[in-house]
Amino acid sequence: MINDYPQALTIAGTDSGGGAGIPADVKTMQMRGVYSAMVVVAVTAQNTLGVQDAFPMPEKLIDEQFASIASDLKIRACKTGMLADPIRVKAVVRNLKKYNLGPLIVDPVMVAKGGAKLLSDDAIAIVRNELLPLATLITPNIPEACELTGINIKDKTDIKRAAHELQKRGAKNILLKGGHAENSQKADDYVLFEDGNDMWLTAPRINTKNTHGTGDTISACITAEIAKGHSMEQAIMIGKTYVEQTIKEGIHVGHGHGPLNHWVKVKGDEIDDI
Ligand SMILES: Nc1ncnc2c1ncn2[C@@H]1O[C@H](COP(=O)(O)OP(=O)(O)O)[C@@H](O)[C@H]1O
Ligand SMILES: Cc1ncc(COP(=O)(O)OP(=O)(O)O)c(N)n1
Repeated sequence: MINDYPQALTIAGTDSGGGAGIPADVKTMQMRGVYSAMVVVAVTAQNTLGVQDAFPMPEKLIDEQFASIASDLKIRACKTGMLADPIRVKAVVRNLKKYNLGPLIVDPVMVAKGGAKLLSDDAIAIVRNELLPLATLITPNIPEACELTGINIKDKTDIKRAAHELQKRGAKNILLKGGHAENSQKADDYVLFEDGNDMWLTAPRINTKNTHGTGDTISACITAEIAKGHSMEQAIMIGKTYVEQTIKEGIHVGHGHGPLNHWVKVKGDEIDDI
């Protein structure tokens, strides 16, 4: 018997420690029942203690990876993660315009947990002006939303304002993640849909330092669920439940901010017939 799994694509950086970036995306998509392909934009030497080094891929090799994938696979949804610098962001934008790779989920990764920059300052405006308008969904954390909108986010009113500003700038749907609101007992995320409807995804804050790769995991899960044919709302809700479980049922790896447990199942998976 030959099985037919939906195919999705991650366009991002590697993490040698396996917790974030492309490894987190691939593990998440695999666990969500989706075949994953990848465009490697940058390679990082990284572990749970931080990023030790990073090297961007040559532009030509980025173009070639897109061409290889587009000429052979049938990608139903794609996501971006670490894009490094202006040359790489422009290369990714160019290729996203050239090929039909399905709905685009933009995780505007800027800074790793330990403080290392994964996107140079001079690339932020290019993400804002050229990548964001292509996004079916953008998934910034609070500091990323501040950078992209210029709004100094202090409370839930500011979060809503920033989400509306991102929509005005061209992203269709917004998931503004609240993981960085560290003085809160909650890990609440705000969602603004294309049609103007909105909702809060509420969750208790789990007391753990093992949250390496949370942003990658939720955006990869949403990408996988979209590739499977779920609606944006369903995909986001599954993404939130999945990331919460991966944090809650943690695993022991490394000596710093450990990775998530991508093996978890979420309620309803057994009856998911899409
Ligand atoms: N300690 C935590 N407990 C529960 N959920 C969390 C925790 N930290 C992050 N999350 C959730 O993980 C997802 C990723 O959020 P965030 O950490 O803000 O993104 P990023 O990894 O891009 O910085 C969000 O749904 C957020 O609410
Ligand atoms: C190669 C690479 N890509 C992305 C990240 C950031 O991942 P994120 O999910 O935001 O997790 P933390 O770095 O905040 O733990 C990364 N570190 N490396």
